[in-house]
Amino acid sequence: MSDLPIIDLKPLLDGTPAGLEKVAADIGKAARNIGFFYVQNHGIEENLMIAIFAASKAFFALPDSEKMLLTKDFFKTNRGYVPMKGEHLDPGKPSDLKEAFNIGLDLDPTDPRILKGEPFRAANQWPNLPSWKETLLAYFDAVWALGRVLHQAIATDLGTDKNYFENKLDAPMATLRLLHYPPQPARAETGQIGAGTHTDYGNLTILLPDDVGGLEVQQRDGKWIKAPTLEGAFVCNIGDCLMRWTNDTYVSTPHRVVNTGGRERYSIAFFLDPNPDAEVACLKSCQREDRPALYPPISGADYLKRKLDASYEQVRDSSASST
Ligand SMILES: O=C(O)CCC(=O)C(=O)O
Ligand SMILES: [Fe+2]
Repeated sequence: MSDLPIIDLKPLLDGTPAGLEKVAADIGKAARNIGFFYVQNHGIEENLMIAIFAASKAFFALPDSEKMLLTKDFFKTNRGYVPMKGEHLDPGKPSDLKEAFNIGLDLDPTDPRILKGEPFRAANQWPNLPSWKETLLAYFDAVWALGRVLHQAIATDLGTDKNYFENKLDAPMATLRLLHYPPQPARAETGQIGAGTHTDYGNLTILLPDDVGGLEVQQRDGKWIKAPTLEGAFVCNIGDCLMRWTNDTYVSTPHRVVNTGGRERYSIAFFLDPNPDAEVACLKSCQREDRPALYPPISGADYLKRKLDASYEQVRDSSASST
């Protein structure tokens, strides 16, 4: 059992005003307190969840030489392969014991947004695996749609129009990220874990962990609690960008992955960041005379860029000096 709230999305997906209000209140409460919640009855088919794990395992089983072909321009595009220890979520600690593969919104290489050099617009990179691309894109579309519906509940809870976020999430800098964590060796570098303590950068993360467990969440009092896998459910959490948008009404909560179970661990994360040109500015309903906006407006792209630069800086610097 988990200490995190479990939210049934059926009333929201039924599309009734009462259902929207109910789920808005549930999500709002979780988002203000712990910043994490499970969602059940989310409407995403079990077959797709099985297929995405199969695709992930097939990819990470490829030889390193093949995976390394997909690292091109990673820092510029946030797409492709990140090798083992290629990322540092907690800059004070050793790099993460994991490898990852990212895709973003799927654009044709001739898309005008790429040709114009818009930030975070790029073509995805694909490994040579049968029906792999189709599975990833089907899963991307399903969790993106879920994220948009969840934002209707979020907007409702925040006292704004239920479609407030819709035109800020219709061409987003969303990232679908496959993650693979080897079992932590008994004698790992001191302090080295699967994913170092961090908060997520975007609006909302929709995570599908496998049954190995290992996700841990830090409560406001500093105590770490486990977020065990709940079969068929996603773990959702609020990211820094939505925290900023809500004037810190919602909380983006630190979390980490510790894979001490002695097994390979796989998880599928979907980070829903806003459109690059969306203005991330304090919602009117989240400011009052005695609580004015804490942060100036910023574009979605500038905000994400700042966050990613800080996360990769150390790794980039150390790989530049060691090779
Ligand atoms: O793999 C997980 O369970 C969580 C990963 C995570 O927190 C992240 O990549 O931001
Ligand atoms: Fe995270």
